[in-house]
Amino acid sequence: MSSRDPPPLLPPLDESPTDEVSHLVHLAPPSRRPKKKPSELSLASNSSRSLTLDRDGNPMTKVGEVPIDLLQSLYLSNPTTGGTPPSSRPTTPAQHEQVLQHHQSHSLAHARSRSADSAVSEFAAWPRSVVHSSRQTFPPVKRLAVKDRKRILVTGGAGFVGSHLVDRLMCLGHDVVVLDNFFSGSKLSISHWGGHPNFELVRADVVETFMVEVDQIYHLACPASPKAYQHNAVKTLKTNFMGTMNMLGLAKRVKARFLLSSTSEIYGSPEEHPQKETYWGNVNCVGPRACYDEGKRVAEALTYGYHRQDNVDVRVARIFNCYGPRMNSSDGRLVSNFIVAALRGEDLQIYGDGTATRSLMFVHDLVTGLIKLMSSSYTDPVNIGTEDEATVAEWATLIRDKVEEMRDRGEIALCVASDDEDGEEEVLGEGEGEEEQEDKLVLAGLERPRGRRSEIVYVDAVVDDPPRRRPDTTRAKEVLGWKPTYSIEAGIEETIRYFSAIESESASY
Ligand SMILES: O=C(O)[C@H]1O[C@H](OP(=O)(O)OP(=O)(O)OC[C@H]2O[C@@H](n3ccc(=O)[nH]c3=O)[C@H](O)[C@@H]2O)[C@H](O)[C@@H](O)[C@@H]1O
Repeated sequence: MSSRDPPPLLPPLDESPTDEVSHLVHLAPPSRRPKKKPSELSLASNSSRSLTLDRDGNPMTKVGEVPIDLLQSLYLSNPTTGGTPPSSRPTTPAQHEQVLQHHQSHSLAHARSRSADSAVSEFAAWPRSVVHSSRQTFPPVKRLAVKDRKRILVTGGAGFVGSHLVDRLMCLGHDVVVLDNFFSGSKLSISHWGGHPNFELVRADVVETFMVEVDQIYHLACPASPKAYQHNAVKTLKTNFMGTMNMLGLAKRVKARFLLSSTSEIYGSPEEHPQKETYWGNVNCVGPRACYDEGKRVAEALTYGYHRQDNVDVRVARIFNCYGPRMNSSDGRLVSNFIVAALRGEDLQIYGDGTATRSLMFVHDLVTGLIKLMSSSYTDPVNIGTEDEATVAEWATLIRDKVEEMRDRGEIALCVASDDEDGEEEVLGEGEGEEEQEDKLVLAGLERPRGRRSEIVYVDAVVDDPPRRRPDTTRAKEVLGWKPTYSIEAGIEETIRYFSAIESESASY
């Protein structure tokens, strides 16, 4: 294992792109916001949240039809992440009341007063109505006419992508049934919908048959991180074959439209670059990744078998590397591993020489693409991804630098050291010398040197790691009118904020 900094593959800021690989990864120069004193930081405070800018540099107010503030409040306000909308964690009764009002549902079952000045009020503007449940704190959902309201099954709905899809479908006013076995998903990701009249959660495994009357099935169930899907290769294969067959059988029986979440991994180690949907792939069918790659390939084959033979109405999304809040800190993927390591001041480990490329996409863009595909009449496979291709070494540098930049701006806490006598969390931060910080860490019983600069180190390569990956997204643009909207900076910053909140929260226990 060697320890050295990666070659400077990122082009200097503001310089025009020159080569094929690093042409799209540009970070805006650090903003000149005033630094916050450590005492002003709260764990997952949204008060320091910056505007979310799209790829043209314009502030985003909605994702799909849903207010961006509302979506963000579903993960940065989650009790497990310690934050609360609209600003910081409430400490006084008045603040508690404000937070309660923010979350009170506008649905038929949950009355609340209107707040005139937020995007949420426009989204959920209908009169007070009867309260049928003691639960008072649902996020607002749109009221749809019965003819527009769909009954939708989301398999894997408690997973990383699934939970964001469920949020969007719920906010849009649909009836959602989540089926999950919680192998890699988490109840906490969707707990904010528990008890809502439009929402049902079923603990079940797609390898068993399951019956429900629905109009649409989003079939996402399957561990997605290489570490998770290789953990039990046979189960991954069963999930992809038997699970997909069961859900297609259900779609056939209840005449539901069926969407398969497939993957760029079906292209394997691609000989065509970028990858078009017409490319047949180059997969090692006996390697350690085969359980997932071949599993998804057979899932696609099944999907088109049911389509041709039984007229099942199908959609296939080939998803390219997606990241965002609610990724599991320990699931082993590039973005989560690098962010968590940088926040902890640990080394970022690159498997191999760092020249493999990936094109990363923020999860909200993916969800928009999935919903557009489901709503379209297009039945052939569609790549959903960005063309933001960079090497793993470049992503590591970018993520580490971004974590440091956000810390310098006072947007994320350096570390939670201890609770003082009146129960207030104390945050280590700028202005404190390294020694002072180390002392506090020792006092707090935290052995990790969380304030130190992370190194980027190189370790052994993993077997069959695809050397490059970039989607050709012409089809998504043409048939769905879809293109990614999140800038790299906005997506990475939001994900860092999320993991920072998670880390702070776990350090405070
Ligand atoms: O999204 C996709 O298209 C597919 O590919 C990913 O698989 P992979 O690209 O290997 O994802 P990561 O585990 O995030 O790895 C990306 C690259 O970073 C490298 N990496 C990852 C983590 C790390 O700590 N260090 C490191 O160098 C990997 O070796 C690989 O070259 C996902 O895990 C799949 O679920 C998904 O279907």
